[in-house]
Amino acid sequence: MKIHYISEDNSVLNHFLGQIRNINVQNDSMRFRRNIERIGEIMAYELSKNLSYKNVEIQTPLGIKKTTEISEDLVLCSILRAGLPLHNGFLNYFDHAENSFVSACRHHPNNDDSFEILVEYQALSNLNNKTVLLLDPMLATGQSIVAVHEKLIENATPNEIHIVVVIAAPEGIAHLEKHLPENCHLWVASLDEKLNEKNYIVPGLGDAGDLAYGSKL
Ligand SMILES: O=P(O)(O)OC[C@H]1O[C@H](OP(=O)(O)OP(=O)(O)O)[C@H](O)[C@@H]1O
Ligand SMILES: O=c1cc[nH]c(=O)[nH]1
Ligand SMILES: [Mg+2]
Repeated sequence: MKIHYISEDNSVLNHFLGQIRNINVQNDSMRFRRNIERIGEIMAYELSKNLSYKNVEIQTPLGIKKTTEISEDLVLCSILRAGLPLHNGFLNYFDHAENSFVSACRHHPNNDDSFEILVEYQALSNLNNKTVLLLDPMLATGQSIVAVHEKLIENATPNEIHIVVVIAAPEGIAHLEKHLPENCHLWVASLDEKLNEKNYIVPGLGDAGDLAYGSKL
């Protein structure tokens, strides 16, 4: 798995990352969603440099311009709920992509901090021979991404899978490196320190799904 870190230089991306983390700003859920969307737009642009292109000729009112266009068939696949604003950001730029959605949630069968991942809902387009962009803002233990990846390849063979996360913990990256095949790329906007005892990312931002859409029962 090839890993791409995109926020190493100073850029406006750091403003958006700062706002989704900041306890004095992040509770404005409309701003939180829009910031994740804006980060998605920046990540989509960076990722687009890694895709394959074909030569095309564009007819302008005054002549013909030779340029290039993406030649891969893209599918955006987001993990519910927190993946939705990131999905919107990617779709703003890759507006020709197909769309898929999968749910993943932590289930605590023992009523303690141990959990398993339930993947209960999926609405998938045809992924065969496609480039799949798997979108989720948070990579904590990595178990959600690995469980969703298993579902995606159960009945389909994508060419490549680009996993896109905003904030990643080292433990999650190690888990993906152990369990995902060579045709997977990982894109990370910000690498954090570690997980806490509840498997939340530190310093992280808290619960991305709750910040975007409110707390759940
Ligand atoms: O790497 P992991 O340890 O699997 O954790 C990361 C997952 O946790 C969050 O979702 P959550 O379960 O909070 O669902 P939500 O989006 O509905 O809030 C996040 O959006 C990831 O899907
Ligand atoms: O830190 C974390 C870990 C899992 N899910 C989140 O939303 N945040
Ligand atoms: Mg959540």
